[in-house]
Amino acid sequence: MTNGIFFLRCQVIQGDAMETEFPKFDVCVANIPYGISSPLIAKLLFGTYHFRTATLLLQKEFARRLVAMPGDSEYNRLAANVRMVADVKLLMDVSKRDFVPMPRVDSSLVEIQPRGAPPEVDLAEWLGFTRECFGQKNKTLGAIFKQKRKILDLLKRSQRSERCTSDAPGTGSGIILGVLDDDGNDEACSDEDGDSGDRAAGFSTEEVGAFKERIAGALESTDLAGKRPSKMSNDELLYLLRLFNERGIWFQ
Ligand SMILES: C[S@@+](CC[C@H](N)C(=O)[O-])C[C@H]1O[C@@H](n2cnc3c(N)ncnc32)[C@H](O)[C@@H]1O
Repeated sequence: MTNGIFFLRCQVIQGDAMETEFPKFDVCVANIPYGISSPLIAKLLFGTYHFRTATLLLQKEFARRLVAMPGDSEYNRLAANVRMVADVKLLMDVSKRDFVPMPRVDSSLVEIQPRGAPPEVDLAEWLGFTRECFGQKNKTLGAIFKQKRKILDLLKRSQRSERCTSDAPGTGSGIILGVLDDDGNDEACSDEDGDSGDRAAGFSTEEVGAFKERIAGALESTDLAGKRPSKMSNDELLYLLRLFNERGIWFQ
């Protein structure tokens, strides 16, 4: 700094933020287009970058979902996944009236600080698990994991995972970009396919029954079956994921 003038080493890169490889950085400060909030945060947090802090201006409602805690009505998959790897803080709201021309939405400034140590979980597995849990976040875990279609889908994935145990878990940004998309509504998932559904999926009724027992066993071994994902801490979810994995139930 000299006489009030300071010099920044600055490199201007013109490009799509989602397509462009960022150079090494320590601090990110950005007024981003709100349409890429979710994939950009995924790129920053689940890609290959190592940075100290990111301060982002986000749409107010998105920011509220990002900082939500278990039990809050806005708590969701985005918040759970981001909290697995970072601390998130709401710094301030910024009214749309503070901009010229005035946009349609209010904004909030949020600070995201990645944790130093990587989480003690395979991220691809965690992300697959939270997708299942938060797709129906207000149902009990017991109800979510009793659904026939879900059981068949998990059986398929678990068999594939067992076949591919030598593969490195995929946590590169390529597979990660869609992972923070918010949970949907509590979609209905019917239980109606009978034995013919098992056979159509390539499994015998006995195979499906045994796998269903394994899932139920994991849930019954804790008091978590009656809990709803929207009210669960990451520690509780992680505990359940480990129980599932120990029983050969895989989510990626
Ligand atoms: C919210 S405005 C912020 C503009 C500027 N940073 C400012 O503070 O006045 C977001 C800007 O990002 C640009 N943009 C939109 N999509 C983008 C993308 N995928 N990659 C990079 N920039 C993008 C828009 O054209 C717009 O100029």
